[in-house]
Amino acid sequence: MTAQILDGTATAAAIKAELTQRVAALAARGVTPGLGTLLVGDDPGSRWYVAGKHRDCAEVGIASIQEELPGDATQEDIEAAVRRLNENPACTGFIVQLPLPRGIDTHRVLELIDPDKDADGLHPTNLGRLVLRVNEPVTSPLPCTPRGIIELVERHGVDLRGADVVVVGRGVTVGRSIGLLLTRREVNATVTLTHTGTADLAEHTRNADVIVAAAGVPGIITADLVKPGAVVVDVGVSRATDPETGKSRVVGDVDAGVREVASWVSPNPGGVGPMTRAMLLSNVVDTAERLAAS
Ligand SMILES: Nc1nc(=O)c2c([nH]1)NC[C@@H]1CN(c3ccc(C(=O)N[C@@H](CCC(=O)O)C(=O)O)cc3)C=[N+]21
Repeated sequence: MTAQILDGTATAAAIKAELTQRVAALAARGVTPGLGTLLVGDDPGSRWYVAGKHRDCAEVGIASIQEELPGDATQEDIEAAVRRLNENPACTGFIVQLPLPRGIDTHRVLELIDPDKDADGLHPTNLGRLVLRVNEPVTSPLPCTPRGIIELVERHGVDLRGADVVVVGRGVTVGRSIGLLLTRREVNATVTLTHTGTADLAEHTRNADVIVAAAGVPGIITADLVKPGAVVVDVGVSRATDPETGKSRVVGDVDAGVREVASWVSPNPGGVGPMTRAMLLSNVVDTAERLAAS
């Protein structure tokens, strides 16, 4: 048996089509959602990612507000730019592109973001709301990658309710935060968070209905770690040089052999990445809708 593919590119396109309609409905009420980005320095990779986010916005009708600062910007310069985005009424949600240059206190910058404009959903206030309001409807921005993973799986008809989920990797953007969503009453998954200090990784993953591989270790999830019929989501992003072409390419955490045992596998690229971007747009539209309703 070969696993079916959790197609992130197609699912993100479907979500963008839905968002286009919601943006049009907001426009009819005189509201235009706007995504702000703050890019510091001229790292080509970061510049490329930010450009991609603005292309996504243009596709669904979200306005773009771009702030750029040179690589030698001070803590004060960066904080002033965040305040400008907080105060700009055209900006209904924004992100500070990470990483920030060395020597900048990233936590201080991120904590300055207005939590109601936090398009990444990673502001301490919003993570705190998820912890404290576990049985209440969500009315705050959600972390994009965890939300994207859940949408990707559920939109392929896979039911996560009651599932045993093993998360590999304790990074803030995925490992630490996805359990906050999966253990809400409407999903009711049981979540195990594994990390580099886990004594026996295979013992956990072999019992999992769903594996979320977010370790950033190429190929760490091999077929012998996967229960037959399990769902495997590949979140890890490493770069490697292709020996044949000599070009740099994305390598995930999931070994190709897993496709012979799993029921569903997300490709990488083409899986979680496009979903993360779609959820960033969703957060901006959600926020604009809340604003329009208030
Ligand atoms: N404040 C902030 N928020 C972020 O969300 C954020 C950030 N900073 N800094 C950098 C990382 C990286 N990130 C990606 C999102 C989507 C793809 C993506 O769509 N990738 C494509 C292909 C990419 C390729 O082939 O290189 C895919 O997976 O199919 C990649 C990377 C968001 N980040």
